[in-house]
Amino acid sequence: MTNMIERAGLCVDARLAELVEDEVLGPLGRDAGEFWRGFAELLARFAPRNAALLEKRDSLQAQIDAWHDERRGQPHDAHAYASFLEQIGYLVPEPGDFRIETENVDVEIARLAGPQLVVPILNARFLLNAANARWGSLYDAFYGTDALDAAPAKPGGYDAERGAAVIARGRQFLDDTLPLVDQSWADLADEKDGQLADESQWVGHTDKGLLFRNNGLHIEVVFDRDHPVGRGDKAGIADIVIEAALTTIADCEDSVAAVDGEDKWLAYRNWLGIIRGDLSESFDKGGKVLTRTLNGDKSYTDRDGTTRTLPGRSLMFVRNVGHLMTSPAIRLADGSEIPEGIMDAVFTAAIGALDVEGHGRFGNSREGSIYIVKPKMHGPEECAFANDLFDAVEDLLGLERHTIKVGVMDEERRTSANLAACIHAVRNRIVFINTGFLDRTGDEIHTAMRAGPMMRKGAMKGAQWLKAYEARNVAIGLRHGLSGKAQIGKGMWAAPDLMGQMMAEKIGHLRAGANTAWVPSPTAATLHALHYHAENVFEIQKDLPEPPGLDALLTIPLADGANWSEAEITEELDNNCQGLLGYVVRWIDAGIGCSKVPDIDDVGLMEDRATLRISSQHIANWLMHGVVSKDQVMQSLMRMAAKVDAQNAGDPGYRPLIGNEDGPAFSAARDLIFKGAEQPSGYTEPLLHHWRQVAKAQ
Ligand SMILES: CC(=O)SCCNC(=O)CCNC(=O)[C@H](O)C(C)(C)COP(=O)(O)OP(=O)(O)OC[C@H]1O[C@@H](n2cnc3c(N)ncnc32)[C@H](O)[C@@H]1OP(=O)(O)O
Ligand SMILES: O=CC(=O)O
Ligand SMILES: [Mg+2]
Repeated sequence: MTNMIERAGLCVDARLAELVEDEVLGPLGRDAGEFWRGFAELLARFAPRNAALLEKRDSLQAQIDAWHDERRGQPHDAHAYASFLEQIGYLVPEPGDFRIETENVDVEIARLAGPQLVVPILNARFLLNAANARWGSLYDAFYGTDALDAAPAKPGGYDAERGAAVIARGRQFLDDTLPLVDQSWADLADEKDGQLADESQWVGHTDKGLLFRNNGLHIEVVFDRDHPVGRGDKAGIADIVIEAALTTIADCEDSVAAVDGEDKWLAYRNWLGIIRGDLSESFDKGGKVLTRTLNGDKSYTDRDGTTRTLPGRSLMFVRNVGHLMTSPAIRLADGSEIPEGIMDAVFTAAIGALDVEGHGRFGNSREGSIYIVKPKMHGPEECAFANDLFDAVEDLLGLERHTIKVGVMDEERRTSANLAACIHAVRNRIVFINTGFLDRTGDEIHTAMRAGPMMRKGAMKGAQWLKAYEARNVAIGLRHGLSGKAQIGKGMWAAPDLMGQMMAEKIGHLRAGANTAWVPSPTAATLHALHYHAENVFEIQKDLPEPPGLDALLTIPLADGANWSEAEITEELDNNCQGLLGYVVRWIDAGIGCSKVPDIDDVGLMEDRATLRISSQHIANWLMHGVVSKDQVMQSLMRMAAKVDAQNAGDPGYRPLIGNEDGPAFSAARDLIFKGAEQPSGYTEPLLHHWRQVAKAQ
């Protein structure tokens, strides 16, 4: 049972109160009574405004729905549509010429280009791994993935043949990135051999080898003849360790299942552990108990013999939830739940203040900033709300104005369509825009739900709106001065096992002008880092083509004229149902918010709430327009439930879907589809939270 206590008229989960009072406010020297009184006042100011913004979303959606209903069967009139969106206030006037004014931004965000890792905050083991993913072994990344073009490793220990292929690929990277005068890295006899073509790339010595820099990113070539790999290597090179995840986002949002005070406590406790620098986790790996903690900095000796350090950990952001959900962790006097986004802002910033005021063992921001990612905002008014909220949180915590920085996810259609105004609303604290194309696709489908059946999910990648969205995001970001001050980021690589394909495709993000892009794992961060050695993003940004106009962005991805066969329809439906069930069952029954779920071709895909939003909205859309019937959907759900059960058969804690069709997991899956069209913006949170709470209560 949750123990709730009273604080300034609020009813607060006791563990949350204890955490913030004893471990945050105490060390910060802030008065707890004052904090709670200020928090209650802040809620009185911001909760009603939050509710009004959600009502506006609903009202705009209802008008768009009616517009499509009135025109059913008629060809889409893009011109009339755009005028209509303007008239209802969905499109707002451009803010004119301005440049962002953010100050005190760490170099990893402002001036460097490199991978951004995302990690579910509830998983301390992963979270530590992510924070430590600033440096990654290139040899491990090649050996363990299909990014290496060589035969797979033979089972039974180290495969020397694959190892040789890894070493050759590593040498190729060094030759491409740190070329030598008239020599290949493959020819070196030892660490004293060879001369860099560009001497300025040489940075210094570490205890293990030599340190270099290219495009601002460091590379450590480890020389060690006592190491099993170094022993057999001509030059004694044991590994190539590269700077990988420059920044990491600890995610309180779409990759976690946090539905009550207990879950939120864990999220904040883990964030506290990262900021304070004392997070640790023990776990069993391969029969051995390992304890993972945060890595220290990397020291080296420079040319002049001076000892210096480089950050050993990724610069950390925390992603708060959006404006939609409320949380039972804190209730107002009338018993109503408080907006979860407001709670996240206050708690994560309060914890962040420990870093600003020097209470962390290692330190996160060297510029005294707290980095918060704000997802799922719809348009400039909602960005202005976040800006004002952060002002109020700074006042509550006694922090200087604009200490809290914001990363704006461009992942809702109203934000993409009014992006300049959104940036303007947070121009003093913005540190990134990022194309969250997964949520954005879900919102694209939901917004035009009633316009007609949507194209197949796979075809969305080539849709006109998506190309316009990606190109416009970069162009608008550059126009308003983000380069050199803030990140222009691109979205997630959602196929964690397809690293070869990632290496071929994700370089496209840099060529499109992005100085960071999301990866799902530390290994993916290490590999994606190679792209930033191959391309200089800041040069690319100087010469990008004009982006498409607003009309292209507003093109609805209807499946106009598509005449799918029954087999194609079944394939689409089954694929959506399988991803949906495979994800939902773990969310509801096990509280796991991000999973790798095999798709119809058995490729493991990263599924989170955003991908669930797409699949549930897609099925709901096809149902609404009669492409599939309710019976067909139910049959597909049953077929795919059996498949998902088989995929999870090895998990002793797993509760099968078949035989538990009335259980919370299957019920959630059914609701997400059959009640999908009526969910606010097509979001999955309300139903997931409800059914997870039911499952937790059982
Ligand atoms: C649309 C959006 O919002 S995208 C943003 C949300 N998505 C995410 O945050 C993705 C996070 N990624 C993940 O959760 C996982 O990588 C998954 C679920 C996608 C895939 O997991 P799996 O491949 O099954 O990983 P698995 O459980 O085998 O772990 C393998 C190792 O990689 C590590 N790892 C995997 N992902 C991450 C990560 N994101 N951060 C840190 N470490 C990670 C694990 O710690 C583990 O190492 P360990 O055993 O030494 O601890
Ligand atoms: O948050 C990211 C997305 O793609 O959605
Ligand atoms: Mg998202």
